[in-house]
Amino acid sequence: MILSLDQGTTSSRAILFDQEAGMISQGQYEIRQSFPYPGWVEHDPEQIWETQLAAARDAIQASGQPAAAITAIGITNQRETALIWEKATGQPIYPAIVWQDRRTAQQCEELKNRGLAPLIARKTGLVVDAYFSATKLAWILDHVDGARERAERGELLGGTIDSWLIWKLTGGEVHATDVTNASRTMLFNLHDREWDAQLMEALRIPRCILPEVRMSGGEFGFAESCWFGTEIPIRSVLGDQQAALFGHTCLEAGSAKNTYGTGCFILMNTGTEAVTSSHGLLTTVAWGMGEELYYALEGSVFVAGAAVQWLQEGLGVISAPAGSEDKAREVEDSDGVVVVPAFTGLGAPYWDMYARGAVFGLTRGTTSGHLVRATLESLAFQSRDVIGAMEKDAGMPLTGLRVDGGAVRNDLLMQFQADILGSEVTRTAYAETTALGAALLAGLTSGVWSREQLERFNKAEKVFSPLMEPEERERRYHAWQDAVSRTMGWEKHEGHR
Ligand SMILES: Nc1ncnc2c1ncn2[C@@H]1O[C@H](COP(=O)(O)OP(=O)(O)O)[C@@H](O)[C@H]1O
Ligand SMILES: O=P(O)(O)OC[C@H](O)CO
Repeated sequence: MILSLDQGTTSSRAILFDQEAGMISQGQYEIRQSFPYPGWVEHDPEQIWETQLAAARDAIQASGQPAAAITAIGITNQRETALIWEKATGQPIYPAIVWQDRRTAQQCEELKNRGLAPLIARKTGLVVDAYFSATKLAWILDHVDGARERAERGELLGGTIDSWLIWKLTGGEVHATDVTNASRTMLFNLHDREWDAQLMEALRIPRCILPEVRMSGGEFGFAESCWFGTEIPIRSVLGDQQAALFGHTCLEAGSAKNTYGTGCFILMNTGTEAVTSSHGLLTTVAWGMGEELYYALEGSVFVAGAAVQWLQEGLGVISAPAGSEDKAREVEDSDGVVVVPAFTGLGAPYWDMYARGAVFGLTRGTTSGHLVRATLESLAFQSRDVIGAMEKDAGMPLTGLRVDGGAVRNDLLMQFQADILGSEVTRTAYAETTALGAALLAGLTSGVWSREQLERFNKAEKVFSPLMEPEERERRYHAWQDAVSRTMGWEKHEGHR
């Protein structure tokens, strides 16, 4: 058996997989979200650890098998979220600052004003943004009494959630992270494959608080026997979006996955080449295996499933997200209605924080069915925007899209996604793709299965093939792009709000 620990933004999950990568049992606990001030988001590191441990114990107990039957542990986690703890006691000195937290936006503006953005982009593949870990770590060092001095004296350790879990599991033996998590900090040099001295200095992060960077499939020590009654080796660690890419077995360059949750996270494998984006996408490490690093291009859509929630909570035209499909089927098509859900601006490839949402093409005949249908279509249009940018950056066409996340249960949306992309969309039978990815990599690293075997673990539940005529596709997509261009810069105009 392989034990996968999936520490996400809203919950800690643990899943046990058998020899055929089938799920045996699972455990799950929600974690508390704290919003102390507008734009701030924090998690309690102790609660993260306790819920993760409890979830793992629940999964083992529910399996009816002894922990000794577990060959390896794989860890996957919410990325970028950062924390600092005391080396001697293991006490966190401040809550974990979550990836969504915007408190360091000003520090990021200053980095840009100092002209550091091109250097950071070249070295790390990232845009300068409060999303990433570095400014969060610096914020803790600057705002907790004495923290900077203590860090310089070597009394503190820091890192992302994976390094916290590894440190706890190994009883303080191992302070390590993997290349995927490191690549989300804004401190990791993608080309030298190590923490970058110039960036650590510019961002004021002492080297001694940072974990050692290891390959995603590798040795991360042993979970101590006090936790599960026996020692278990930790053999894979990777960020959750990368784990989903691996879980979809997008192992070849050109393969891509899209996770349709609140937002959409799209990653395309670009092989052993770190492709630099000219369209505002991020370059990130997909995983490190053996001696090799594999890279991905990543783009996010801010508002995806959240637009469906808006239909329910804001407009009241559906009573639950699942009802959006039936509602949309009440009409034959969107009848020229285009919804641009730029509620918080637009991400890749537009990057316009002043854009705001709009509905176009309303007529006297427009019904709530048309609005719902057009809103669902906006998830697919936005995904095509990102995927189109990826194809241009990577210089290779998409070889099919694998999908997961809450909204993929919507057949109408999936069919429209295939139609508007002009390529197949594959929904896999197994919903927990993230946990599966960490398990597959742990199993691969510990010799449970081979690279060739992995492919067969990812069974397609349904493949959506494009049915739309190419001319129609381009006409519809053109209308979408036209609509987007009309939403841009809205908030900048005086008197518009
Ligand atoms: N049948 C559906 N059709 C469209 N959207 C859906 C459907 N079911 C769920 N969603 C959307 O999916 C999102 C939840 O997916 P999930 O993967 O759990 O998200 P997250 O991990 O971001 O919390 C919600 O925003 C919801 O509106
Ligand atoms: O925990 P999730 O699934 O919301 O994913 C969070 C991402 O890793 C943030 O970059």
